[in-house]
Amino acid sequence: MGEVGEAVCAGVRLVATAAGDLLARIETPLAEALVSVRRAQVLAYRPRGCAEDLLFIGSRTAFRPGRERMGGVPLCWPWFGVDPDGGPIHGFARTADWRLLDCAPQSDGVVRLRLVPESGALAAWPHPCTLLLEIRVGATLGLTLETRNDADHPWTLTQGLHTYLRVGASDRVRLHGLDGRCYLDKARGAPVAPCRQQGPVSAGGEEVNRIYLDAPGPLWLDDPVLGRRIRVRARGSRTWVVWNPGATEIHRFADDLAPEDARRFLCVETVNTASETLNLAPGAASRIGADYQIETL
Ligand SMILES: O=P(O)(O)OC[C@H]1O[C@H](O)[C@H](O)[C@@H](O)[C@@H]1O
Repeated sequence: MGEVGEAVCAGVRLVATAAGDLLARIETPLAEALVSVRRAQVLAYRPRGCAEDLLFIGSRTAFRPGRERMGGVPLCWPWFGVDPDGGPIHGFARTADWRLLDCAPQSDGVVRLRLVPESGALAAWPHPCTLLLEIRVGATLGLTLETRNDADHPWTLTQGLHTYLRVGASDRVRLHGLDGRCYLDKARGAPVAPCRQQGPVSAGGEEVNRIYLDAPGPLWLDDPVLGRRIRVRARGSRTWVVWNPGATEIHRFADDLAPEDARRFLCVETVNTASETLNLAPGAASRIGADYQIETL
């Protein structure tokens, strides 16, 4: 839908990049945002009056064929994390080509975009299905990923919104809402037995890589350096992943992240994985979503 450079609906303009991406620039009375249409990836979101973006983008990352940028909100689908059958980590939706289905101004100054994979983009997945990402840009950012099983048999799905929240300094922020919750520690060398969170989550120089189970949220991230609180509400999910490579593991991501980037983000990921693996019956649909709001501290 829409020609490049054209305002496809009020407040939304498409821009083609030299590297082959198609960007949607969104400006509403309430907020501005930037979306990579090709990768169905929100890259930036800033409510009016906020000095800093909600999202972090790796300082070395770039759009490349068959790759997503490291930052913003990459989609993890149709599996989250390592595929036991040897497929790419976090699935292939984030590296597939997508297109804009439609966009429409809603009430209260919200703009809604809907993105779908290009035809054939899901060919690596043997189960017929329909996938759709809805992005709502207003005083909050709302994302919903919908999957419908169009096959005549059930299949298993894990998925996630791998959100890179921008922070002033990762060792100064505190993530609340997970106190007392059980987590699986995926950091290198961590104990295999589940752990229980005590107090808020913080990220120092070491890798943090945890799957929190059965935690309905909402979560809130207090950032004294940027003077703000980010609230995250999940829909259709009670599992969260909190990830930061820390100074110890950042070198593994050198194509996309500079060493100092480890202090500039905390991934707070809304996911269905582990104990929340979904079994989709024929004709059934799954929706996972998250809403992000910035408040002044
Ligand atoms: O480098 P990526 O494939 O984007 O993955 C980055 C990270 O994503 C998640 O948060 C996982 O828990 C980590 O184990 C992984 O390293």
